[in-house]
Amino acid sequence: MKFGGTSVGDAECIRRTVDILERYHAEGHEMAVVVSAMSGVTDQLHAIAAEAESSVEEPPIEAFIQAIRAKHMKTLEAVAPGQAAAVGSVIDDRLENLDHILTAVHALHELTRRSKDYIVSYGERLSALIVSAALRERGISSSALDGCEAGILTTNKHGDALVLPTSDPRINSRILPLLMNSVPVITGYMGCTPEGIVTTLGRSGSDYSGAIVGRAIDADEVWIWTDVDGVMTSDPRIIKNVRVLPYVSYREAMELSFFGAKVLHPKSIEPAMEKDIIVRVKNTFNPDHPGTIVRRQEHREKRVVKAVTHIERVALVNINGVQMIGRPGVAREIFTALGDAGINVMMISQASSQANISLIIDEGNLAEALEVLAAPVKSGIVREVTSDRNVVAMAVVGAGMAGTPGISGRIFTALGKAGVNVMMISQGSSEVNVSFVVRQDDSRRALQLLHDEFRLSEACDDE
Ligand SMILES: Nc1ncnc2c1ncn2[C@@H]1O[C@H](COP(=O)(O)OP(=O)(O)O)[C@@H](O)[C@H]1O
Ligand SMILES: N[C@@H](CC(=O)OP(=O)(O)O)C(=O)O
Repeated sequence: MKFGGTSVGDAECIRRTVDILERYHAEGHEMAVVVSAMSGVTDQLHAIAAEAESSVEEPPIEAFIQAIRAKHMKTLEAVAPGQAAAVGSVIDDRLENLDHILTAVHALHELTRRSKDYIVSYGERLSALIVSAALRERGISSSALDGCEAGILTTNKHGDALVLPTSDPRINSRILPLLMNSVPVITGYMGCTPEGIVTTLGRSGSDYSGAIVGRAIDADEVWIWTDVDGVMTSDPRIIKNVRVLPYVSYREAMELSFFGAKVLHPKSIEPAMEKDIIVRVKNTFNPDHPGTIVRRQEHREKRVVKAVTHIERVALVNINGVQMIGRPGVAREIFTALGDAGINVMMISQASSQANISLIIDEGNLAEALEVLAAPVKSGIVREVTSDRNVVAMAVVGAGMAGTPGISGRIFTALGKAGVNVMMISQGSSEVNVSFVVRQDDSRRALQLLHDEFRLSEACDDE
């Protein structure tokens, strides 16, 4: 069971989380728990690390440590008063360490990717201690383990590390024996390299940790506890009449999460899929709601389209030039340049004339992308590279779309009628999604429009 930041956000939330664990423990289930940092803490750690590096003045490290200490101690005292002294002193030791590291970052004015990972992993290292103490307070034996202690080994790609397959037997041998008579609480989001250097798995990476632990211990199911009732037909923060999807397939879940459904991390599906483990998305604040079941089987609704999602903070890159026509190796040159720079390409589309290739990348990578793409311009293969930041990528997702004619027609007719200009279109041959790019100003309207067009707020008879 993985509990997200909102599920451990304060004492009241942790009580609910522990209520849930107590209930399933009493029913005789064996559970390993993965927790995120208390909500907001990871962002604060990122911010103070950046400030420690760049600030010319004395950065507010002491004030930060005091604030983070107060938040965690107050929560600890509320959920595990009997252990406030013992666990509080572990928290103090960890914070003293964090203080030293932040001070060193400031002294050197240097924040390496390695030190940043070490710093931002503290959110989970503190929250896991508290959740574990709260379980013990209820009489359930529990210990807190960090990702490294749990056996999670990763690549050394700091900030976005991948878990190594060699982790599985390690996690299995460390966690499985604990399940018989306790409920271990493992920090999400972090692991370490085989050399023992702390890494993080990318923002929102605790879902990935949860799935990895589930795969390693051969769990029957992986439950992702969050603050909404399940995977919804669209982003509930934007679309008012969203509906919870009772079933989505692994493939659909991957597309949805990749295209912005924040409720699941894209990397969290594959580990479960490899062992056919069911993933359930459930609401900590409404635990009796059945939530969403994610499984291999495609559940084809009559209506075909299941969800519409969007991803912000992306940039459109257009690579133009007639010199590209009929010339082998142009795509290789472009993608090698981007790949070597570590730039992830989210969407690709090429005009049949071959005179244009359009890409969608993370907005944060745009400056570097333009820099590396200057080489093919210089060598004359490409005439010009233009870019646009004011765009949003969107996707219409549903396994039933495969082989069903007319879906694209409906999407683009609806958008066209409403005067929404489509700047780029892409569809993979799996036909599980149609993705496209619109102007930022049009994106919310477009999302609602498509949600209405496919009547996603209405339950399907075959659900
Ligand atoms: N299609 C979707 N279905 C459900 N939630 C979504 C979807 N798209 C975006 N979200 C957002 O994802 C949030 C849950 O993700 P996150 O904030 O990372 O939670 P946690 O802290 O539990 O990991 C929800 O509160 C919801 O606003
Ligand atoms: N705390 C980490 C990892 C995480 O998964 O958080 P959440 O479960 O709250 O999305 C982050 O903020 O990125």
